[in-house]
Amino acid sequence: MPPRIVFLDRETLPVPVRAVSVPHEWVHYPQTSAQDVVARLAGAQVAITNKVPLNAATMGALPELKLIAVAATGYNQVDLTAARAQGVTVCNIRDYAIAGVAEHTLMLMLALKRQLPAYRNAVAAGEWQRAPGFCVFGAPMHDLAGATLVLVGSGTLAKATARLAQAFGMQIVYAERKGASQVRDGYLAFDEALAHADVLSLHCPLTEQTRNSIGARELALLKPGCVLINTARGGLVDEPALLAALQQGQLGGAGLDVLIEEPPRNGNPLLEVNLPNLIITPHVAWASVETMSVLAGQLIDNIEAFLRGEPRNVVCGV
Ligand SMILES: NC(=O)c1ccc[n+]([C@@H]2O[C@H](COP(=O)([O-])OP(=O)(O)OC[C@H]3O[C@@H](n4cnc5c(N)ncnc54)[C@H](O)[C@@H]3O)[C@@H](O)[C@H]2O)c1
Ligand SMILES: O=C(O)[C@H](O)CO
Repeated sequence: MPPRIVFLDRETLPVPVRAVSVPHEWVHYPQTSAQDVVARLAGAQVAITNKVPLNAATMGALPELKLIAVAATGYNQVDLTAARAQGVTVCNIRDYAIAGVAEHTLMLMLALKRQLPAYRNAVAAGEWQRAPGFCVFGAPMHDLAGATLVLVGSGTLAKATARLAQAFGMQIVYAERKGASQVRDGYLAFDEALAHADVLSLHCPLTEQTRNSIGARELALLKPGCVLINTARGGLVDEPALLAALQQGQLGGAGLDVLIEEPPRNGNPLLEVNLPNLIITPHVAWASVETMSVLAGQLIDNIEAFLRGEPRNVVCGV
């Protein structure tokens, strides 16, 4: 019997995906809700998920499942402990969003440091037309050149962001893991790094160690006017604490590509406030056509490699 491959949320990858090159049965669904996962994966050897959660109860009901091919770098939607216990291999996509996420991160930094939303709003409101002089002075604008960028995480996307930021003349500091007993060469202790930041950008996975790692205490360590960028996962940041820091003027701004709940069907206070120094994009840092196409190719490479007995990009194996 050829392996059955089921893509649970095909709609989340709106680019062509080439066919797997060995005999197989392919089924895809635009989206899959939690209550439909088990029925749709029944008899499947390979499950593809971008953001559909796969938990212990689901895997326990799917004895034939052998591979979860995550169509993303972040795999926080998959219960790895359960996968290990069930003998299910999990693989992910790596190094695909070097241009996409780094450019998006720099875009958010530039827009916030140069007050793009505030000046755009001023022009739209007719302030330039009424101005006494040739330009309009409003919110104070700052250059990236000479500013310090602190990175949490030092993997592919942190380094790609660092390369672009260096081209803008920024100083780069890598933060050691929060709570680490040793500080590696080339890093500053977490709290010390935060205190140096003109821009703090998050590029680590969401795990039980990193969840809520930027809360009220950490936001208070930042210099007044510091800008926070999160293109990693919403759960890294305590959202009520972030909102309070923005409303109290403690932060210079925030650029978020991710929220704790996605899509935010139950609302989110960050989406309700209309602050010019808060820019929220709907988890699209990776979504340039070029970047998504690299992901699509690697997804099939991963599945083909697993089917010929040479699993790659393994996050958790058997
Ligand atoms: N918004 C988007 O479109 C988008 C796209 C791709 C990836 N992402 C997110 O970005 C994250 C980073 O991607 P990447 O390709 O750089 O991954 P990566 O695996 O190359 O790097 C992750 C880095 O995080 C570090 N890390 C792990 N645990 C940590 C901890 N407790 N504290 C601090 N650092 C820790 C690792 O050591 C590593 O340096 C992904 O996990 C994913 O959640 C978002
Ligand atoms: O982790 C990733 O690769 C992004 O969130 C896109 O799914």
